[in-house]
Amino acid sequence: MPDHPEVPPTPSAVPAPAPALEVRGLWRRFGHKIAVSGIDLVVPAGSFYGLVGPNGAGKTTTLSMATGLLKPDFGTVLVHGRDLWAAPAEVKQLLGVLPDGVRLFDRLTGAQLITYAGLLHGLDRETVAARTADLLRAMALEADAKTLVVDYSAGMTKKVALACALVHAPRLLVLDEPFEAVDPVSAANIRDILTSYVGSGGTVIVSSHVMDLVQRMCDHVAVIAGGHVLAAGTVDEVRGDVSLEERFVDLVGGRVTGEGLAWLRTSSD
Ligand SMILES: Nc1ncnc2c1ncn2[C@@H]1O[C@H](COP(=O)(O)OP(=O)(O)OP(=O)(O)O)[C@@H](O)[C@H]1O
Repeated sequence: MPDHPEVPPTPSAVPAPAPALEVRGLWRRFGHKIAVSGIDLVVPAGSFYGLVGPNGAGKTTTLSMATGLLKPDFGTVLVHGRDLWAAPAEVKQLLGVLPDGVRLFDRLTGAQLITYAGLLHGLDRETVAARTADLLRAMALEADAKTLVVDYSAGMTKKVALACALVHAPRLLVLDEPFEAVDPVSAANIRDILTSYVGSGGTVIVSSHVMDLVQRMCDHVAVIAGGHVLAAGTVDEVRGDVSLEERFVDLVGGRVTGEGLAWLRTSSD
């Protein structure tokens, strides 16, 4: 018998992993327009997280602040427990970002663009070459590796942008409207890639103005409208929130126009 038998740690002694993303009290105005006011989000590590809301809800503003593309007027952003604005270079290595309407260097070929993104992240040439080949294969872009990006379709452009976001093996992938203008075959390809990325331990956040799309893919969702979070939780919790539509109508002062409530309703029932 040893003098001091090893005591297994109690569950409370094991710290819970930090969320992949935690934003608190984010505010941002453009001139007189308050785009988002007091956004709180907690995205669990390993989740497939959807951010859904109608046009103008504040999704892009929120994700731009969460990824360092836009400075908040107020609020904090933690990525895997690290403060984005205190250590931006360190946090950017953890993050892969596909911004809405991203503009790529489209006079490069697909292979050159992914290589360039990898080198910008400080990877060595050997690693970049191996990852570029893997990503071109996963994105079904091998045959067009030497085609200029300017000649790519919308779906191919999204996929090569996604490859650039993945080349440095980030822990958190943030995608603003990744399925906008993408054909069904490319959309299925992107969905498969994201699902396998989450399966291998990564965290994905996708924004969309289509609830149906988000709830088919994601395990967690936040509903955002008028610059506020209206609901957040697992997909089942948010779908079971019977007063959500009513709160949305209250928020917009009863004026439900344009896309109305179509973005929130689902066709999968
Ligand atoms: N650069 C800007 N200048 C002025 N107003 C802006 C700017 N960016 C966003 N806004 C305003 O802030 C609000 C939120 O916009 P945001 O783009 O974040 O919404 P969204 O949910 O991403 O919308 P969409 O689905 O249409 O892209 C909108 O009223 C928008 O007009």
